[in-house]
Amino acid sequence: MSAILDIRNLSIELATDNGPVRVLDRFNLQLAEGEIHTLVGESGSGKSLLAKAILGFINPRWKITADRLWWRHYDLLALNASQRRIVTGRDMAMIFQDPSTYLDPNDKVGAQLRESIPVGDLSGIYLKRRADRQTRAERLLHRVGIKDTDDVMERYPHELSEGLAQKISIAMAIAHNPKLLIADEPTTAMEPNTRGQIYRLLAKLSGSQGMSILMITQDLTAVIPESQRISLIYCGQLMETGPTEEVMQKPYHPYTDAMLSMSLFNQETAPKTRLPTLSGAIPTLQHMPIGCRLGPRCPYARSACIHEPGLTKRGQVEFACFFPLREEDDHE
Ligand SMILES: Nc1ncnc2c1ncn2[C@@H]1O[C@H](COP(=O)(O)OP(=O)(O)OP(=O)(O)O)[C@@H](O)[C@H]1O
Repeated sequence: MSAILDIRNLSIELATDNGPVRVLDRFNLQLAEGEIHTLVGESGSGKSLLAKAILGFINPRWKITADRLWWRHYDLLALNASQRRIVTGRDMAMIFQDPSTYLDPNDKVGAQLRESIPVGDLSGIYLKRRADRQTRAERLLHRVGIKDTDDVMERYPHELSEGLAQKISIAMAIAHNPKLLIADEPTTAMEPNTRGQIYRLLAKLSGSQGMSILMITQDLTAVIPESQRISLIYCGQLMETGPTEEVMQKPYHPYTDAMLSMSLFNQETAPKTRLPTLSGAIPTLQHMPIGCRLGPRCPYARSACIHEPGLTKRGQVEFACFFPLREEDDHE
C-alpha cells in the first residue's frame, strides 16, 4: 500500500505529577489516498491526541517523537509551526461529534458558508466575488445533499436539526477540498437514521473526490462497510490493524475480539465470541502497566506480556500480541 499518511512509532509524552507518561506509545498508522480508515478505541485511549499530532495542534510541552510522521512528501516533524499551518490548512480538515463547536451561533448558515470559501478561489471585482461566493456556497450545500439551499442559508445554527448541522459542518470542512478529513465521532449522539445519512455522505465524498478519511470512534458498531481499513488502539498502543472485513471476521488480537463481543452485545445479538467483556477498568495515566498495556485485563496474558510486543505481520494484518487468538491458516 502506498500511504499518503505514514506514521511509524509515534509517541507522545505528557508531563504528569508522577512524571512523564507516554499517552501514545510507538503508534503506527498508514492511510492510503481515497481510503476510509477507522480508528477504534475506548475513551482516553489517545485517539484525539493522535488527530492533534497529525493536524499539528500540539502543545509545545508535549514531547513528540516518531520514526516517521509523513504527510504526502512532507516530513511533518521537520516543518516549523508556520509551514505546518500552511500544509494543514491546505490539505486537512476535521469534523467533530458536536457540529455546534464548528458553527458560530450568532451568524446565519449562509454567511458562515460563504466565509469558509478560500479567498484564493475568487477573482474579479467585489460584486463578482460576492456572487461567486454565493454560487460556491450553494454548490457546497448540494455536495452534502442539501437541496433547499435558500431556506438553509437563512437559518441560524440553533434552527438546524443535528443531522443538518453536521452536514453544514462537513460542507464548511470540505470547502477548500482537503485531501484528508478527520472525523472525530461524527455521529455519536445521533439517532440511527441520521447517523446512516452522515455515514453515506462521508463515504460518497471519499469515493467521488478521492478524499482520505480517518474516522474516529469508540465503538465497533460505528464502522461502516465502506471503511477499507481499521486500527484498534488501547491506552495509546496499537493492538491490531488491517483490512476491515478480515480484522472484524477473524481477529488475531484479544482486544479486537473483546470489542467485537461488546458491539454484538450492544446490538442485543447473542455474543458468541470468546471474550464477553474485559474485566477491570482502563488504567489511569498515572498507573499505566508496563509492556502490553492490555495485560492486566487480558485473560490470555502470561508473564511474557510484561514486555511490549512488537507488531507481527500476517498477510495484510498486523497485531501486537505474543499470544494471538489464531494462527495464519486457522480458518475456524
Ligand atoms: N492536554 C492534555 N494534558 C494532559 N493529559 C491529556 C491531555 N490531552 C489528553 N490527555 C490524556 O491523554 C489520554 C488520551 O486522551 P485522548 O483525548 O486522546 O483520548 P480519546 O481516545 O480521544 O478519548 P475520547 O474518546 O473520550 O475522546 C487521556 O488519558 C487524557 O486524559
